[in-house]
Amino acid sequence: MPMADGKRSVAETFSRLREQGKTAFIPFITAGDPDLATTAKALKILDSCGSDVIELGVPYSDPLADGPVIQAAAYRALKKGTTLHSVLSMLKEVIPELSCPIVLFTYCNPILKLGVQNFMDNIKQAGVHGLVVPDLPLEETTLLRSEATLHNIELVLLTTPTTPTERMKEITKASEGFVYLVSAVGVTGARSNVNLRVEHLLQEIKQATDKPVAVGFGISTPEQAKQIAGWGADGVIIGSAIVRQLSEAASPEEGLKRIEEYVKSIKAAIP
Ligand SMILES: O=P(O)(O)OC[C@@H](O)[C@@H](O)c1c[nH]c2ccccc12
Repeated sequence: MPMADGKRSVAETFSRLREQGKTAFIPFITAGDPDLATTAKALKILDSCGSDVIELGVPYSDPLADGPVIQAAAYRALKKGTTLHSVLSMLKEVIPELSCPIVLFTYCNPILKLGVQNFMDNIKQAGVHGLVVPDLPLEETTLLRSEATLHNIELVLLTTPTTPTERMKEITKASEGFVYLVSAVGVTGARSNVNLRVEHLLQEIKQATDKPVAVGFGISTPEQAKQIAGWGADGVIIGSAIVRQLSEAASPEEGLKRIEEYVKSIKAAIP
């Protein structure tokens, strides 16, 4: 059932795609790079090019899980004065115009700074549906869970190739919206080959849960996206490769055009 705002939740988005035999495409961009007006336009383009869920990263000064591309994007965004508050004001305007749900991506610190309840109040008011916090260990999720549930925010948890099986099972049990399978050890950023263990990891997770599983980290080409969809992933997440389209362009306009072309090439490769 659609939520109060008339939009599908992340979980509902995935179940609908599953009925249609489709793989979700989930782009990630950093808010405020090169500025929030461009981010607003990028969100609309990503949405109209058929993104199923969009991950929006709140720029943070110490992004320990991020590689050079997203680190640099966060640095530029912070230098422009982007704050959680300004990101949420932008989202409040833009989300009503989007058809896909937004998952906000932030490290722990900004949440704790604002206070968990306040944070959830604010993101809910901005129209956000889901939340990914990469530096939040499973044991600490209880800290966010009750407020997230109260505010109808889906808390997406991550599992990695080095997560022990028993822990992976706990993570899949607690994850909402989908399970984020981090495909490689290390930091975000394009890699030349997809980790072949992902196929096996996907099978393992799928034996443990019926929840949708989306794979991210290091994916950049249509071939890689297709390979992962072929292994049975319910979604493919791409961040650095999209952030790079914006940062390598001579102007924001050109960057937006490049994003559009890039996303179309990925969409054409996955079922
Ligand atoms: O950039 P990549 O390699 O395509 O990876 C996905 C990604 O950017 C996004 O999900 C992400 C951005 N920062 C992260 C930190 C941890 C886990 C995931 C992320």
